[in-house]
Amino acid sequence: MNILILGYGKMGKIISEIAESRGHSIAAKINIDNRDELSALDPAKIDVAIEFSQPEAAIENIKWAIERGIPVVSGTTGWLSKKPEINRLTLEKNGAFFYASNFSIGVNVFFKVNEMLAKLMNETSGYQVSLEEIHHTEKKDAPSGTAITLAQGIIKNYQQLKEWHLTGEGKDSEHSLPITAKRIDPAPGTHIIRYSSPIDEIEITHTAHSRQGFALGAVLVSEWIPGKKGVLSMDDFLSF
Ligand SMILES: NC(=O)c1ccc[n+]([C@@H]2O[C@H](COP(=O)([O-])OP(=O)(O)OC[C@H]3O[C@@H](n4cnc5c(N)ncnc54)[C@H](O)[C@@H]3O)[C@@H](O)[C@H]2O)c1
Ligand SMILES: O=C(O)C1=N[C@H](C(=O)O)CCC1
Repeated sequence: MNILILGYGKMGKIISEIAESRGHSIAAKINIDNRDELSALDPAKIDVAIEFSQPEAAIENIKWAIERGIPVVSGTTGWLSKKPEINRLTLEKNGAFFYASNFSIGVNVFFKVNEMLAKLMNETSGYQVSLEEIHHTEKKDAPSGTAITLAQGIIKNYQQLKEWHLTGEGKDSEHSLPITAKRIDPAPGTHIIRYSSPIDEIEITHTAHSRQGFALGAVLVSEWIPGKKGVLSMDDFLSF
């Protein structure tokens, strides 16, 4: 496949290496300072664009590709309030847009475990629920996209909670899930969910040891997406 890399930072670099090691070629590696190279590309020769840039750049990158008929696999976090606009554009252009807050297969297993645990804990009383995420200090958004997906999985299954808030932002209530975001180098991504009571504590943790899992997941989805149409997610890609 011929892959366009939109956002050649920490993730874009690892994705390019993995893609090349799997026999794919890279049409271009686009960053904030070489966007003019986009105008020289022939969209018909690009099979998929992989977009890992920055919250404020994602929408422009994704629109550029969807408008040219290129399927997009995006992992950029922190821009999701604008996703409905991209969903509409994808359907209008009969394109393909795939988004995941986390492409790691292990994290997607963890998402399911989180939902199952919330369902079980919903039948109990006396527990305080909290979520903690730890990432490197270059991360631009908080809480992480993964933490937001985990919070949504808890809120959907645990009746007492109706919303989430970032700790320190003054929204404390028994109906709001507190998320603590810590920034400590070189953490690639750790997520912890705790149910605490005076009697005991239940805790589940996912720890990424590197960015390899995120990058490999994005390449695997890119290999799967050609020929697919519509607004797609990990639920379409995974069989569990
Ligand atoms: N979904 C996942 O599995 C997953 C995993 C890791 C990171 N992420 C997310 O991916 C994004 C990138 O992470 P990173 O660690 O590679 O960040 P990074 O800061 O290392 O790289 C971002 C790159 O985007 C480039 N960029 C900025 N504006 C651009 C524009 N207009 N056009 C093209 N490129 C532009 C920058 O030059 C930079 O090189 C973040 O939002 C992060 O949260 C998602
Ligand atoms: O390094 C990052 O930035 C990460 N971003 C994603 C998120 O916000 O959940 C995935 C984990 C790493």
